[in-house]
Amino acid sequence: MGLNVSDLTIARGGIKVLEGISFALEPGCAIVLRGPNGIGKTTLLRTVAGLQPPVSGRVEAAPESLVYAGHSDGIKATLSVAENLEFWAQVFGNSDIYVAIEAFQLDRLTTRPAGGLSAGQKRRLGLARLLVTGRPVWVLDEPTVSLDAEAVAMFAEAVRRHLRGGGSALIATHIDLGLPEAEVLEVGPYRAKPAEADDFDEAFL
Ligand SMILES: Nc1ncnc2c1ncn2[C@@H]1O[C@H](COP(=O)(O)OP(=O)(O)OP(=O)(O)O)[C@@H](O)[C@H]1O
Repeated sequence: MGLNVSDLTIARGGIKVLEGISFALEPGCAIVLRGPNGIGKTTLLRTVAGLQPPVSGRVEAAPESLVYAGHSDGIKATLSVAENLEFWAQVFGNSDIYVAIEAFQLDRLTTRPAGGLSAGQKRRLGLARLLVTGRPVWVLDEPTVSLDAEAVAMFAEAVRRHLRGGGSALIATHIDLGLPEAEVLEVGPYRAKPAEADDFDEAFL
């Protein structure tokens, strides 16, 4: 099982942003979410990841199958690159960090304190964490921020390998990731209608 989203309505700050959105993410597949700034992509991903409840509708996924990477890299500044990956590997019950180091070309940085990395290097480390989680469903919000073209290609290759291994990915991005196999889901048509005032008459009586 991948991820099933049915008739989902979501809100931010108490205001509905998207409504009636449904999609299925099958193992081995990727969906790229597209839509203008502020439409609700982050809110959708946070809801899918279980970080906030939906207004209505359902998100179904196997228990502990999702991993979410948001805008923050989530790295520990005082730990080295290798220690960061070892930490996350332990949290998720894995031990092999080599695949993650290799996929994001972190081998020459393993002993460096993560706090001293450049923005793009931090982002690569943040994304490398995905590989040590062993979780099949990646939920990623703007994963390529700060990445140069070479690192975007590294990321695309990591996603491709993940899909080949039966994983799946739901990704919000404004750029072309170079993943033509990904299905594109435009969220614009699901923009929530503004709430109708129901006390119009009362206000003028
Ligand atoms: N605390 C809040 N109260 C009310 N509205 C909010 C609050 N926080 C965010 N919003 C609004 O919720 C809407 C959805 O935001 P969200 O971050 O999900 O959009 P997005 O599609 O991810 O945007 P972007 O492409 O810029 O990252 C935006 O219009 C935003 O201004």
